Amino acid sequence: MPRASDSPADSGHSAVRPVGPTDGHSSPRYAGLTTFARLPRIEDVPGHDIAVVGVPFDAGVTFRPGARFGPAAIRQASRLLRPYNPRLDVMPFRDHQVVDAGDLPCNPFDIATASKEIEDGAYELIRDGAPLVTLGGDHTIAYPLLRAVNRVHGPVALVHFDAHLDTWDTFWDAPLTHGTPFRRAAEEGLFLPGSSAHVGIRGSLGEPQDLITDAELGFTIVHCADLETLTVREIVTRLREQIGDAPLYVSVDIDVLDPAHAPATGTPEAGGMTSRELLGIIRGFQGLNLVGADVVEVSPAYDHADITSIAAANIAYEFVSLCAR
Ligand SMILES: N=C(N)NCCCC(=O)O
Ligand SMILES: [Zn+2]
Ligand SMILES: [Zn+2]
Repeated sequence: MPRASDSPADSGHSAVRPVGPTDGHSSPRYAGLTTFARLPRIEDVPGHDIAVVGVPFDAGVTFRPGARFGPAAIRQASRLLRPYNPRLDVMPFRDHQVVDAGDLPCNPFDIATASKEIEDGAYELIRDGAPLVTLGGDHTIAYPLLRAVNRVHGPVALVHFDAHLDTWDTFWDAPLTHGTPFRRAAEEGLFLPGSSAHVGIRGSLGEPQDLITDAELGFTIVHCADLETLTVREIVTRLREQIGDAPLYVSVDIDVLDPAHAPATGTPEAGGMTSRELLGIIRGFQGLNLVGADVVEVSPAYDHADITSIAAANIAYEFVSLCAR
């Protein structure tokens, strides 16, 4: 897939400009086919600089199912996103060809097969260096996504927003589930120990050893309770020092938010972050080398007034904005 920035538009000629979202003033925002932010589909433009893709997979969950419907719900909730991001002062859709790459095919019955399909499908979208924003799907998918990113960029600094560690070994003897993607990733050296962090951890654990094992894998933790004493700005400073100039991958499990801000998720935990705190920390990554990001675990059947899908759509928008130069 050629990058759109290889086109004359990038070199100052006006022959080929990015195709942006359908204009909400000529076609009402609620009308027409549903793509992320009403962007063009990948097949409608000659190349892309940034891709948004869905992964409708939820065979890895331990509790409530339904995240397979996350991509469709997030796209629907993204219709109100506008071209200008004032907090970051960027117009990502004007300056880059951003596309909706549709949903990756993934086997709903065989996790190992699905993982390979997700890895290969993601790799095709990023092989020329374009950043990828993925709409999940359950958290299992972070493992094949990290494998794809490693094929292009090598090991990444990983910032993982979640109520849960997701570094457990197995569930019911299954090695690849939504509670184990970062254990499998650690075993393969997919992220840089010491440069990687969990943010928003809270809730009950199986045993004290869970935290010890997790630290041995190379993660530091910003616990959700740390937000009682640390400001968003201080957390950003701490994370940026760890990340440095390494390629960065950000994975957001929507259950990092309090159930009041994100009720529609499979394993909700009380006492979570606000969407304002989460968006604030993510915006604090502006200028870093973001190569990929996901927002996962939206299970729309448990939603009310699209609260969760709207949060996820706005998180994905911030990711696209961070990729804008
Ligand atoms: N990745 C998410 N959302 N949850 C993992 C929870 C694993 C458990 O059931 O204990
Ligand atoms: Zn979680
Ligand atoms: Zn998770």
